[in-house]
This record gives sequence, C-alpha cells and structure tokens, in this order.
Amino acid sequence: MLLDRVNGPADLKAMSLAELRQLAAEIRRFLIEQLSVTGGHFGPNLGVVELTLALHRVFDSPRDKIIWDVGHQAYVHKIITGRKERFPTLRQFGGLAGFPKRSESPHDAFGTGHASTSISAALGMAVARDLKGESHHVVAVIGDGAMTGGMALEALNHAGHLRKRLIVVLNDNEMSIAENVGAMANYLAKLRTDRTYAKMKNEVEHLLKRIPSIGGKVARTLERAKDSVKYFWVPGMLFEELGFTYFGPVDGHDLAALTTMLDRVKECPDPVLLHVVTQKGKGYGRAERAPDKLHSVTPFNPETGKAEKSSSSLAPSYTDVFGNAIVELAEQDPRIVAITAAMPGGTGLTKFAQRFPDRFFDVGIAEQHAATLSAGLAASGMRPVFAVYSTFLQRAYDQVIHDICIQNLPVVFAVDRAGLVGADGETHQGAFDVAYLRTVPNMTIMMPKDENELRQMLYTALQLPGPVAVRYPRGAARGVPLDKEWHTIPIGSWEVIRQGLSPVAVVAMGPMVALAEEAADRLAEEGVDPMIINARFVKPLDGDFLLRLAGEGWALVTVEETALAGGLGSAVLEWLAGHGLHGVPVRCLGLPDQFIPHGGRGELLRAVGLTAERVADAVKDVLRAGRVPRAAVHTLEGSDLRLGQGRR
Ligand SMILES: Cc1ncc(C[n+]2csc(CCOP(=O)(O)OP(=O)(O)O)c2C)c(N)n1
Ligand SMILES: CC(=O)[C@@H](O)[C@H](O)COP(=O)(O)O
Ligand SMILES: [Mg+2]
Repeated sequence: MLLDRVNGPADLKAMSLAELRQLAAEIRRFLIEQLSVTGGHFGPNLGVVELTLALHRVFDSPRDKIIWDVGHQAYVHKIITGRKERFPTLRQFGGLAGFPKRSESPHDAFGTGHASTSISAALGMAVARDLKGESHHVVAVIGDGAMTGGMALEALNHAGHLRKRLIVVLNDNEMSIAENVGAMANYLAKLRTDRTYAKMKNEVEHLLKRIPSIGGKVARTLERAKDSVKYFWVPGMLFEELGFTYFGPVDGHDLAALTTMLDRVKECPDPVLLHVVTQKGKGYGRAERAPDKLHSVTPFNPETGKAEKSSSSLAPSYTDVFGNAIVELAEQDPRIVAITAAMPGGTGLTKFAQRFPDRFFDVGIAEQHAATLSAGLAASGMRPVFAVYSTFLQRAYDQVIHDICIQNLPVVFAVDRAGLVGADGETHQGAFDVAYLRTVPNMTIMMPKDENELRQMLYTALQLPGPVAVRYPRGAARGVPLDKEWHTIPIGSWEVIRQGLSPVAVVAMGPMVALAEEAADRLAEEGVDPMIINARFVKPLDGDFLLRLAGEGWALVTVEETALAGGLGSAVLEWLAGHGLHGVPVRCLGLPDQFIPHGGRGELLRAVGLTAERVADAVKDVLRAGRVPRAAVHTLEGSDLRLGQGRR
C-alpha cells in the first residue's frame, strides 16, 4: 500500500500523479474503515482527499502554513502528516483530536473548531512573516459554509486592503452541514456554472469580430470598458473587487488540475482566492447522496451504512424534545419564529422548518446576525426562538448584551449542547454560557432536570417579557412522561426533589440532579440523608429558599456541569455573601478553570470529579465542616484535574 509509505508530506513529492491517484483511493478506504469504527466527521473529509494531497504536494508544511477552517475536514491532513496510526483513538480521551491542534503537531498551524477563523489567522501569519522578513507561504482552506461567517468577510476585507501575499482556497461543495444558504451560496453557484459564461464570452467575441468593420472595434471597446466587461467576463468579481485575484473554479477531485493551479497561485505576490469545487462525501455513495446526514457519523456498518446499535437509552434526545415542543407551541402562537445559524438538524428545527417555512430562518454560519435578527423580530412583536449550541452562542455575546438585553427584548435562546459535549473537545464544550449570560442584566437563565421540564420551560420562556436562555445538554433525556397540559414555572423557583433529614442540601442543575440522587442513594447506606434541590433557575436564584436554608443552619453542595467560575456555585456564594450569611459551609463542584479536551462524556465527568462518589464525599465533607467560623473561606475548587492522561 502506498499509504504505508506516507509518514510525512515529503513522501508525496516523489510520487507520480498516478501514484497520488492510487493514494487518494487508499485514503478514502482508510477513512471509511476507520470512521465506521470510531465515528467522526465523514462527508467533509471524503470531499477533500485530492485537495489535501495537492496542497501537501505543492506546499512545504510545516514551513508553509496551512490553516483548515472549522478543521473538521483535517483528517486527511492528519493522515498525511504522520498521524495515521493514531486514528483508532480519534476523538477519544487522550487520543487524536478531531480538529487541528497546535499541541498535536507542527503541521497544525492553527487550532480551529469554530467556523470562519482561518482567513483572519492566515492574514496574521502573513503579516508576521513579512515583518520578520521570512518567505514561506500561508494558505487558508475555507468551506463555502464557513465563508458565510462574518469573520471571513471581515478578513477578506482587511486582506484586500493590506495586499499581503496570501492564498485562500475556497472549498465549495454546496454544503454547510445542511445545504448552504444565502446570497454567497447563490453567487458561488453562478461561478461554478461559470463555464457557460466563459463559453459565451468566446462566442460573443467571435461573433463581434465577424461583423465587418465595426465588430472588431466593438469587441475592443467592450474589452476596454473595464467594469461592465470585467464584471461580465471575469468570474469571481466579488473577490476581485475585494483585492483578491480570483482563480477557478477548478475540479477539486482532479489532482493534475489542482496541482497546476496551486503551483500557479503559489507564485502570486498578492492575495489570491482559488475556487475549488468538490463533492462532500465523495467516494461513499450514501454520503454523496445524503451529505447532510453523513456530515458526521457514529460507528456504522460500512456495507449497509447502518449505524451500529449503540447502548444509548431509548429516551428521546433533549434536542428532539425541544424540536417537537416548539412546533406544538408555534401551532398555537403565530408570533413564534425560529432561527438557526446553519444548524437546522443539530438544533432540532428541521420539523419546524417543514411545518412553518415562512417562520423559519437559517442565516448561515452567522450567530451574531442571528442574535440581532432575533432582536429586530422581537422589537416588532414576534417571539423569536434562536436555537444555538452553547459554544457557538459565544460568537454573539455583544449582540446578546447590546441588541437584546439592554433593550430588554423578548428573545428566547434555546441553548443546546449545554455542558460537556465529549468528542468535539475544547472548542465545543458548552462550559461557559452560564457564566457569560449570568452577568448580563435582564437575562433569565433556566435549565431543566428532564425533558418534561424542558417543555414547560420553553412554554414559560415564551410568556416572559424579556430575554431568557433555556439550556439543555447534548444527547438522551431521562425518559420521563410528558405532561399534556402547558403550565408556567414560577420564575426563580427551585424544586425540592428529596426532602432529606441531614442538615445539608445538594443544589444541582440539569443532569446533575440525577447525579445528586445517585449520590444520595450511596449516602443512605451511611446514614446521611441530604436534601436534593433542582436549581432549575440560575438567574434569578431562589433567594427565599437560600435564606431559609442558611437561617436553619444547612450546609450546601452545589453541582453543575459548567465552569465553576461564574456558574451556579459562584452565584450561590455571591448571594450568601451579599446577604451577610458568612457562616454557611458550601462546597462547589463543577468544571475547573481548564479547557476540557475530547473524550467520552462519562470519562470527562470522572476526570473533572463530577461523579456520585465525589458528590457524596462533598456532602460528608461539608457536614463535617459544620457551622464554620465567620472567617471561613468558601471553596470554589474544581478537581486537581490531570487531563490528557488517557490513552496515548
Ligand atoms: C461558529 C460556528 N458555528 C457553527 C458551527 C457548526 N459547523 C461545523 S461544520 C459546519 C458547516 C461548515 O460548512 P463548510 O465550511 O462548507 O465545510 P464542509 O463541511 O462543507 O466541508 C458548521 C455550521 C461551527 N463549527 N462554528
Ligand atoms: C464541526 C462542528 O462544529 C459540528 O459538526 C459539530 O461537531 C456538531 O456537533 P454535534 O455532533 O453535537 O451536533
Ligand atoms: Mg461546504
């Protein structure tokens, strides 16, 4: 196998085109075999096999910098740059990351995971190169979906101004996760079919020149009439006007054409954009036919394409429960509209989009725009629900503050993937939304203990006059029955799940309520019987309840699957301190002040100390503390996390 001979990009240089074509076939087989076992981003990587080979053939990584936008399509890059043996550990704790990581390889020039960052980073590297008098190449590989992100356009604008030597490879496969949307997608479609324009140009010129005497003059005038002719004749005008020389479109599966074009753009002294047309899922029929469904896969049978039966519970996912609930609510309330930033499937809005196409908006990978679009909708009497992953909402923080909360507009944030997401690692953990939303005045934040409460929270949120975030985790809910009737949940009210006899209360949020119940079962064997509280509102806290607990001498253990700094525990400590209740023993369990890497969610929870055992220990610990002297320091410690000690 040629692939056995590839341990670095240098091994490609000596290969003939025929050998590169054979290598491409071998890499496709490798991807299908490996990802059918580990799962991962499937369609995107099948689509960039030839493009990656051509890039590493023409450029000299790691001296030349190649930045992969989003980075979910960097598996082939990792295979070529000496990491193929590690693929059985892909996205597992201590194993190969699913995105480029500078700490993983010198060939990973820049860490990615969130879309639309590559051109900015590449421009930064080009500026640094020139300031340092170096001469290497910098290449940003960005998809048509990521190109709909505002950051990408901001970077194009600046790059065209600076006119630095920079190569942008636009990987256009007509897909984001779902089909790509927006005027940019339409523009690219025109460029893709541009061959007709080019053909038309030759025919028109040929015709003009055949007209006796004036024809040639008209053709020359047309050629000279820069704008109209350039616009009409020269494809890629949008990019040309931004200061980029546009090349393409080129077939992204034709190794000869790709290497020729890359050799050509490599010589350009100014910014260039090479438009490459690829097929997402290329080489695996099911992925070619359903590139959205096979954007990422769980382990599957490569023969049948069927997902392996995972042991996951029969309970519905929180996402599906949300997706069904918002359709039911929208049936009753025509003011409800749903917004997504290029994640209709992931956020469960597919059904809503089919049922209410006029009230559904996929804005592309543009969370900032989605947030302020929602603000405009809310300011005009609609009830927008912006469904967005916790990690991606980070992109719209100023819009949340400036456009929504200052004006106290009734926007509902359906914050999905809140908590540890697992395999996608540091860039995707939903760790920070409580901290970053709790500090914003006018914001209400709630998290359900199960799917039935999620439905009622969504209903409650849509009754509120101001901004509200309903956050829920990735994956299966708890399989509880769903109330048929809608009812509102009193704002700021906590719920006693288990009364308990010992003077200690476990104040838990979301899936940590179930963990607290597990801990209580363990403690019962030792005669300890804590109260368990469902802290279903993080903002506002249930101050009356806290006052009663503190006044009656209870000790507290807070448990959350979010960053401790700024989370539920912080809120409780701030509240107690703010009310002069300094003697209450408190232990706070949650995510430590570290980025949580990829791995199974269970493994990661153990690594950060969010286990029933650790909750039980904390309860006994805080009971032992008893009424602590006023001078006591409340602990906010996470665990002494030694992440990355997993399988190498
Ligand atoms: C800021 C941000 N929002 C949403 C996502 C989720 N996401 C991951 S890949 C993807 C689509 C990317 O499309 P494209 O750039 O065309 O790459 P392709 O998958 O087609 O290769 C999206 C929306 C993300 N990674 N970052
Ligand atoms: C690369 C990217 O950002 C998305 O594909 C993300 O990995 C989807 O996450 P879920 O699998 O949780 O929908
Ligand atoms: Mg794409």
